[in-house]
Amino acid sequence: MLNDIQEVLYSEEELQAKVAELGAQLSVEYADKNPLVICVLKGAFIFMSDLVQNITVPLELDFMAVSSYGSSTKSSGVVKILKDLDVPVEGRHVIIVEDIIDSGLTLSYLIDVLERRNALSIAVVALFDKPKRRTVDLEPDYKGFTIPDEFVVGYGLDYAEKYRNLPFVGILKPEIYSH
Ligand SMILES: O=P(O)(O)OC[C@H]1O[C@H](OP(=O)(O)OP(=O)(O)O)[C@H](O)[C@@H]1O
Ligand code: HPA
Ligand SMILES: [Mg+2]
Repeated sequence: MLNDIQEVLYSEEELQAKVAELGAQLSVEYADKNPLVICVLKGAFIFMSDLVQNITVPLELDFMAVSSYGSSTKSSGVVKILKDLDVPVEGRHVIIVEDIIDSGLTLSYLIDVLERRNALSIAVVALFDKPKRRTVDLEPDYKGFTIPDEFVVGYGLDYAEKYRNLPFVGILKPEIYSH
């Protein structure tokens, strides 16, 4: 598995430091708002887990599973809801937790769904932002790192369901997906 990594972009320590920073920021801005923190499965599961442990104010959480990549490094353009939320978002302050914003299609779809369900406010926290690949106009409200136009894996992020369990984030060798 390690042989498939071209370069480590962020170490475990760097990721933890950034997640702590984001958690501290959200703790200030969401004090007394009892936000509903939504994890976008599967990619965001590790980030979500670390992030909520760094938020010191009351919150509730829920999970939604969506997929558009399959076993490709390019978005299919079709976002499928594989698992919906368990609770209504109407009247709630919602925080969407994403591992990465690439084309932006997943998030623009999700934001649209949650707006139509009458969320009171919607904010996006994304650990990684790959602005070069954006096809829709979208910026996260809270962001970890801006990354180059490379396919990255680890810390929840996969290629064809592999590499999610790496504790760091690295660039996948192009030869892994280019044949
Ligand atoms: O901005 P976009 O181009 O839409 O890409 C970002 C989305 O793609 C990945 O999910 P994926 O569809 O691979 O599902 P997964 O989280 O289960 O890996 C990632 O976790 C984001 O949710
Ligand atoms: O760079 C990426 N890595 C893993 N999953 C992704 N989904 C969109 N972009 C990426
Ligand atoms: Mg994926």
